[in-house]
Formats: sequence, structure tokens, C-alpha cells
Amino acid sequence: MNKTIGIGSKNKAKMKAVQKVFHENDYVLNSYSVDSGVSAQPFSDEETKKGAVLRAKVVIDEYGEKTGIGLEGGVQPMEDGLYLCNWGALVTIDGFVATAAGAKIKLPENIAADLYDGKELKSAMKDFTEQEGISQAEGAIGIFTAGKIDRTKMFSHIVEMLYGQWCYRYPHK
Ligand SMILES: O=P(O)(O)OP(=O)(O)OP(=O)(O)OC[C@H]1O[C@@H](n2cnc3c(O)ncnc32)[C@H](O)[C@@H]1O
Ligand SMILES: [Mg+2]
Repeated sequence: MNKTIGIGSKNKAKMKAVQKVFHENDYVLNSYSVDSGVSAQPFSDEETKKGAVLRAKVVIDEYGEKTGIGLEGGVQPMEDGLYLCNWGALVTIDGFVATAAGAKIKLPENIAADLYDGKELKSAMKDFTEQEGISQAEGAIGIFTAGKIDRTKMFSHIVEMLYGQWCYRYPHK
């Protein structure tokens, strides 16, 4: 049987994370460029989670996949600063929705200030590091953890939690 899973993004770090978890389980990954339905730079856990769920739903509603995954990055203001946050969702055609969040770290104050000025984290990271394509590679989390946890590793953890919840709900998978 040809088992497929759809992801609502062409971002390489996100695709690799899903591939890693689902390939091991014999799934073929299809990726689709979709609109997250939230702002380009989500500014709360709620908005970031919503983006993940909406991306997963588009994969099912518009591309005919039976199972869709959405991964979304954002930031969450807290008492002591602005934290990087990440959410994932796995949605099935019969209406099951699993959600999970990833590791959080506080962003340096200069980066937080850029975001409060309306810059997307992607551009703030590019200006700060003078490197292109960080969001598709190690990510801000990779830069600020000296490469110990890169964006793929962080998203893989989320995808494992989605996959696990799916297996718990449908034990035959
Ligand atoms: O193509 P898509 O899937 O949209 O991938 P993206 O890199 O834009 O990722 P998100 O939309 O999920 O993230 C929202 C914003 O936050 C940025 N972002 C989130 N996490 C990041 C990270 O670890 N490193 C760099 N930018 C990050 C991202 O580049 C966007 O500007
Ligand atoms: Mg984006």
C-alpha cells in the first residue's frame, strides 16, 4: 500500500523533520506550499498553533491528502522577554486533530526589539548573522544554542509527538 502524508510547507527544515519520522514508518511525503492563514510572524502560542492547524487542514481540504501536517514558528511574549515558540498539528480526513508544541528559548533583546518593530524573525536573523536561509536550515534556535538543537531537530520532536498521538488514537497505524 502506498501510504502518503502531506505537509503544508516547502520549508526544508520542516520537510526534513516530517520525513525523518514518517519515512521510518514507510510513508511517502508530499509537500505543498500553503497559506498559514495567520500573520507571517505569529505573535503568540495561540496564533502559532492556529497556523499549524490551518496548514494541516489545507493539505486535506485542497490537496486531497488523507492526513496533513502543519508546522508553524512564532514568538510568545513573557514577563522576562520574547520566546521563540513552535507548534505542530496532524489532522486526518475524518476530523482527528493532534497538536504539540516544541522547545522554547528566549530570544536576545536586539532580536526581540526587531520583532516588536514589525520585522519577521527570518529577516531579523538574516540581518543579525549576515547569513541567508537560516529558517530553512539551523534556524534561530540553532544559532542561539550553538548548533546543539537545530530547527529540524526541534521540529522532529514535535512531529514525534504528533505521530505518537496518532498511533495512540489509531493503534493499527
Ligand atoms: O515556508 P514556511 O513554512 O512559511 O516557513 P517559514 O520559515 O516562513 O516558517 P514559519 O512561517 O513557520 O515561521 C514564522 C516566521 O518566523 C520565522 N522563524 C521561525 N522560527 C525560526 C527560526 O528558528 N529561524 C529563523 N526564522 C524563524 C520564519 O522564518 C517566519 O518569518
Ligand atoms: Mg512563513
